[in-house]
Amino acid sequence: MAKVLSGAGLRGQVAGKTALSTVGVSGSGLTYRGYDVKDLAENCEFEEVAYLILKGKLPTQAELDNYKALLKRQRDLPNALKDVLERIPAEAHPMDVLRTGCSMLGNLEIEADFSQQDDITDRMLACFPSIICYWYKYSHEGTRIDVNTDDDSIGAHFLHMLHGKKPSALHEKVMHVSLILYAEHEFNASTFTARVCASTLSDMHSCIVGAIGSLRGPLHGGANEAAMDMIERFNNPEHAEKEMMGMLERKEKIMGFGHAIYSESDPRNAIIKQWSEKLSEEFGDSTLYDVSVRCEAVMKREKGLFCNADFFHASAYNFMGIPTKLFTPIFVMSRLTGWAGHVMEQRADNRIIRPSADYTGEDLRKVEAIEHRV
Ligand SMILES: CC(=O)SCCNC(=O)CCNC(=O)[C@H](O)C(C)(C)COP(=O)(O)OP(=O)(O)OC[C@H]1O[C@@H](n2cnc3c(N)ncnc32)[C@H](O)[C@@H]1OP(=O)(O)O
Ligand SMILES: O=C([O-])CC(=O)C(=O)O
Repeated sequence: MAKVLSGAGLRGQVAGKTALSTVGVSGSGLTYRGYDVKDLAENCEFEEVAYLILKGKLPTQAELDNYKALLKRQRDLPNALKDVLERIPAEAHPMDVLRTGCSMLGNLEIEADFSQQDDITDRMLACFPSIICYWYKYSHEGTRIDVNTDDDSIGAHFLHMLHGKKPSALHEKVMHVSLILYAEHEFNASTFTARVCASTLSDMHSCIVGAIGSLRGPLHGGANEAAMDMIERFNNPEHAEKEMMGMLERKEKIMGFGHAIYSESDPRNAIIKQWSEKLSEEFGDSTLYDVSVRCEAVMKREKGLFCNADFFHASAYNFMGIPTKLFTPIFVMSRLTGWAGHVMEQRADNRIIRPSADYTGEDLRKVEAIEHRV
């Protein structure tokens, strides 16, 4: 049964056009430029999907090799940006660090005109993992890491900087899958933020800074961190069930469940769930996975709600040794492709986005002299 898309939150209202993705269209679930996300996650690397979203087609082998080489060359950070990152305290949230990092980059490498939008986007794609890890390692361990790794992919580059060694083939593969799943999702809140900003003819960095701010919230990308905070409190599936029943009784919102558009399932969940299970086997302790499976069953039984893309990402990232507060920044590393793709689309056929509001305030009245006001 399709979800009724009406009411508050602009639900169900068409706010523009896109050729980038379809969400919740029956029979396909989620497609990027006509390709099923499942097909892409099974058969592609993240860089192929980034190319698809940003350049409009899947690359040939030669195009992919060139694209990866181009991204690899741009991993380094300007010293002025490193200086700024070194001043941000360890207690800061990495999403705020990324927001600041992106903004600083926009001061140092300005998008002077829209003909530069492809280069500007590729540069951000190449260096966002460096921004996250440079700050994380400096603020938490006092080390200035070399952000020029020779890793083949963005996911491996990120894990290498984080853990100080090259990731296993399994971990690199899961990063490809994860980044593909998070890459694009039509007019979600953060993408819409980017498009609104783009519609004023602002620069690419400003659009991405705004989108990072929107993604940060726990009702959107921040849900993967909130889900992790919850599941790590549960010792085993029985404990999880008992605690969840209490949360539901208290009418608490359970992060990682439900969706604004999907009615029965989020097609990304089955894919990341399967990889989380594989990682749990390699990890040698499946508690977090088993707890997650029980949470899924309880929510289905009690509320008819399903896991969205974020829920099993929590256990998957944890099994790869990724600190919880870096979960949503990984989402940014990926969704940057969708955001930039939408900014480019908006620019190509633009009218400033400016909806109207139903006024609920006072009728017209006169300003009272200050001595008569109460
Ligand atoms: C990658 C992503 O951004 S995916 C989304 C990540 N966000 C989360 O996981 C946060 C938790 N989920 C939610 O808050 C919501 O499901 C959203 C924000 C994703 C969608 O919001 P909406 O479209 O407004 O939800 P929807 O209309 O389906 O809600 C229907 C009912 O289910 C309830 N509900 C929805 N999700 C949840 C949840 N996770 N836990 C408990 N109850 C829920 C709502 O409170 C609502 O109940 P009500 O009618 O009594 O108020
Ligand atoms: O579409 C949405 O509302 C949220 C979402 O799943 C995403 O952005 O990936």
